[in-house]
Amino acid sequence: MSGIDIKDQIDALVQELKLHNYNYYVLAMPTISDYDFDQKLKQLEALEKEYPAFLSSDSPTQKVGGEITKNFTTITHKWPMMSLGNTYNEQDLIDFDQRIKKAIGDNFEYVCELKFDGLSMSLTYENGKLARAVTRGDGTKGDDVTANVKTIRNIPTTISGEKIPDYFDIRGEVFMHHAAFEKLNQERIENGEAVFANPRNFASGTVKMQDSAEVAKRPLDCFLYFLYSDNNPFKTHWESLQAVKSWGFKISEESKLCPTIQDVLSFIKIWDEKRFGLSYDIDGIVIKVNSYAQQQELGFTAKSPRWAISYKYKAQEVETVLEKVTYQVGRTGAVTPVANLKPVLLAGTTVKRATLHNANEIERLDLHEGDTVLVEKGGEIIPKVIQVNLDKRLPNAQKIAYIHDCPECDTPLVRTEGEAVHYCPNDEGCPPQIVGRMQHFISRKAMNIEGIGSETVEALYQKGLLKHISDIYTLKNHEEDLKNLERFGAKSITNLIEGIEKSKQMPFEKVLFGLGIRYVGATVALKLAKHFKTIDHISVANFEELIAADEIGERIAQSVIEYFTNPKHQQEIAKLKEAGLNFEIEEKEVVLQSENLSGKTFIISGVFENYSREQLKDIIEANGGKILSSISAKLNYLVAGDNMGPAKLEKANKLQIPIITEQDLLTLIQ
Ligand SMILES: NC(=O)c1ccc[n+]([C@@H]2O[C@H](COP(=O)([O-])OP(=O)(O)OC[C@H]3O[C@@H](n4cnc5c(N)ncnc54)[C@H](O)[C@@H]3O)[C@@H](O)[C@H]2O)c1
Ligand SMILES: [Zn+2]
Repeated sequence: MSGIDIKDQIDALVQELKLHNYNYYVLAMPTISDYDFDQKLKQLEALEKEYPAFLSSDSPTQKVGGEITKNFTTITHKWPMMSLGNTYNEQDLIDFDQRIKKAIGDNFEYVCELKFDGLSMSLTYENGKLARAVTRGDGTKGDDVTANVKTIRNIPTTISGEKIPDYFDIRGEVFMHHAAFEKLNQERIENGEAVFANPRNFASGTVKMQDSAEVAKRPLDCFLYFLYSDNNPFKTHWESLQAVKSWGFKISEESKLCPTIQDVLSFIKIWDEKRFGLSYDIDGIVIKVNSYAQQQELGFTAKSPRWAISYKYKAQEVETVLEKVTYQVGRTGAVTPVANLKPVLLAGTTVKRATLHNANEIERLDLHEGDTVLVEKGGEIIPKVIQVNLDKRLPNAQKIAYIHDCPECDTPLVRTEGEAVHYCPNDEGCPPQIVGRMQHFISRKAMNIEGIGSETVEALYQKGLLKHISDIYTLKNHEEDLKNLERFGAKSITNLIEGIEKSKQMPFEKVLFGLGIRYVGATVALKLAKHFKTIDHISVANFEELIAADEIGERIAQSVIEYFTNPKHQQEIAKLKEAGLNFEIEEKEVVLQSENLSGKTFIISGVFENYSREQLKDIIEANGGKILSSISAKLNYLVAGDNMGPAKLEKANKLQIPIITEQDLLTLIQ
């Protein structure tokens, strides 16, 4: 091959890998597997080694793949956040061990740790207090996500114990447990929102959100695994792990001291099986030389330490045959295709079904009838179809055509231009929608009605006793019919009727969420309720008025308008009003404490140290001030906490509006 050919080949690989890095780190939507990515990276590394003249300093082999964003303050890491060399085979580990022995002799130990599959985080503590939390970013600089990280329960904001350096960084992995992932993703499907492909993407997307109150609702966790300090009081990594645990940090209990590479290999073998029993994802094992002095001797390459390496497990994949595609209809009418597979054993369980998400996914896979497909199981309970084995495609196999009509009620499906999901529009007559809507209404996050469960709703629907949400409130007139229900005794009936009565006390925002308006999740319902105060105001609001409310976008606004223009929905609301449900937000009566802020207007934004936004609002109103809904020239003060959206800040600066802290506000009212 000529030099020009080699250079072209290297350039092409560099460009391709940069694109994959962007897809993976910035968009959180990789288009190739980690294994294939790592193989390409190794190929590039080998070429650059052989032809060093073509190695450029911004090659993906020389740099960490992530980026910083414009949404957060940029912080330079005191100690760069590096990557780890990786391998998928044992021989490379034996070679790694040989290299280390050559450099530092035989007298050393390894620490083996699980390689948590989340996103790395650097926490800085000053005088025992969490000062900053910063993402890895490009390795040199990262995003300041302190406010979001403070919502993670297992990360202490103050620590105490022995030998705590005045200033140190501690690094770890932020991740989401499977159970939380499944639950939140399910809620997203039901609200018609895009789903996350895996817990890692969900965790990474969450940490980078602008609204910390939203972050707080998505349970994240964190294992810590590196301590950095100018005056590190410990001699080994292992010792530091035990110490940080005593200071209040969460470390993994699965880490192990391994004197030889043979011990390392058996640790890897054990966890190859055992990892499927964990409540979170790992993608491999990290092997670190224990002694700090020896770590220093070994040093670093441009991108990673020479004293550590990761062994990565290949994703668990298996081939099987697609038997048929079936379709599920959810409560909002969203139709989800499901691949029914020839049962096959994968990662310890028998897999029969896999999600296909939507029509785009079927198109992406170019799925044909009877195809042999590759199925992968990550941490999720429901596995995914990764690709089709084209060599095994049957001759004359028909392409899978997405259904035109609802599998439950035969109504032609609709799909809005540009949207991924098909819907069944027959919300009044499609059984899973009718039942799903009522099940949603009674659910814990909505009206939380005790004494009635999902199965009871289904049974009452079958008996013709429930069809609309409002029918729930007339059940008390049907005691005789209720008695005829199987396994439904007098006690159950009393509980049910009491539970229903009690639900009339639920606040307006829960009722609004319970109605199941598409895209109106619990948070959106609360924002709408606060902004418009009553259902009557919401139902007559036009598009401009809706999008003027905090966090209400065009898609939500459109959906709210569609909902309220339907006369059937209006009738339903009238009945629920008659039943005595809350359709107005309960305004706390403002007891004026002073007139110090009278005539002054405020907007509160961000996350605060001492008060919640709600409390600050009460303080302002109690002193005669008024809260505005958006920044305009009329605004007197912007009360800003951590992590305020950059757009707001820019607008306030442009209009030269004074930006004050919570302390400034307290001074104003004294
Ligand atoms: N599929 C794609 O398109 C694509 C694109 C880019 C990157 N990737 C994947 O990401 C990898 C590169 O990511 P990377 O640079 O973060 O490397 P890495 O994920 O292979 O290893 C480094 C990271 O491991 C994490 N880690 C977890 N547990 C740890 C522990 N106990 N101790 C130390 N670190 C621990 C840390 O976050 C650290 O930053 C690639 O190898 C590839 O598999 C895939
Ligand atoms: Zn239908």
